[in-house]
Amino acid sequence: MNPPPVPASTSAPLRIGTRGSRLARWQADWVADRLRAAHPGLTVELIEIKTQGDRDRNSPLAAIGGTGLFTKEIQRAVVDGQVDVAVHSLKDLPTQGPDALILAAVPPREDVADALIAPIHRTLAALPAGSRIGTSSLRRRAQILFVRPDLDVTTIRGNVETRLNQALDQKIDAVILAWAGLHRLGLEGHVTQRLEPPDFLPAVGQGALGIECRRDDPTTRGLLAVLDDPDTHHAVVAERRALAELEGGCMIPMAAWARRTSADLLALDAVVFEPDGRQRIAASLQGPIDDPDALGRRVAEALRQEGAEPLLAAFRQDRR
Ligand SMILES: NCc1[nH]cc(CCC(=O)O)c1CC(=O)O
Repeated sequence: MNPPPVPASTSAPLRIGTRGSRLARWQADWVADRLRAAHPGLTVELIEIKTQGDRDRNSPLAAIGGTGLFTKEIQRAVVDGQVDVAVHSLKDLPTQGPDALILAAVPPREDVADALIAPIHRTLAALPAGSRIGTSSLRRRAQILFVRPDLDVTTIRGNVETRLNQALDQKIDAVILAWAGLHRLGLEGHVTQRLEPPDFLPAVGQGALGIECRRDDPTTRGLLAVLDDPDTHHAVVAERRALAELEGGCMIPMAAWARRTSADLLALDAVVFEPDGRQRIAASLQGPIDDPDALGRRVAEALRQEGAEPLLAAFRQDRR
């Protein structure tokens, strides 16, 4: 006798909106697999959505209008009801989003480190003066120039594989990428030096995923709740609050790293940089784990007291 057919799920499929890059699809697949495992019988579909950042592959990120390039269209699809869920790299998700959406889950964070791929010279210290090192991140640029003002930091764009290949094909001496993305794609074997905190600080949200749905969609919120890791969620709320307090709607070179340091304490280190790396302003504080928003505000305030505002204002003028 044949086994009885698997009963068709009575509920509608859960639709996840994702970018089409290999990293984005990997992340959305990871979320889909975990949702299927946690909710047997649930049908989960991936729906690919093109973003401005995918269409315009040549302009430097800061020049084509800053934040939200990789996320806006996907958020719109959730608001409009074309999909139920958005999966983003949290690093790419602007601190201010549509009111209709909620950050429903933040899964456990990957390693927050950055990674240098310098096939010939291997390390930042070993790169000869004038070596070309590719990144489109203002934060990475500033941190490299802070320790190696003699390097030639050049803008490169494209997905993780494209940028990695620039170094592997020796079109450029080195590139810097997030360890997390390389690891997810199984490409971490190419890394020649890890650049990690406290010496090299990650971007706000680096290594974490942000999973959004509509605020008024309790069914989806309930399904997504199993994916949330409270420690990671608290950490990224603190980092994102500090950024939100200082950015004023444009991209600023800022790094931040929050993590739980004891049963009830969260620590947050944050730094803002001058784009050429000549100056940096840092603040480190701890606060109660259950009020990450307050910790983020205090760290932003501490950065202001240390003189972050004129540095950022000068930077903002530079961009115009
Ligand atoms: N916009 C690029 C982006 N967004 C998220 C990641 C990597 C994964 C992560 O940091 O969570 C990357 C690539 C990179 O910075 O190398």
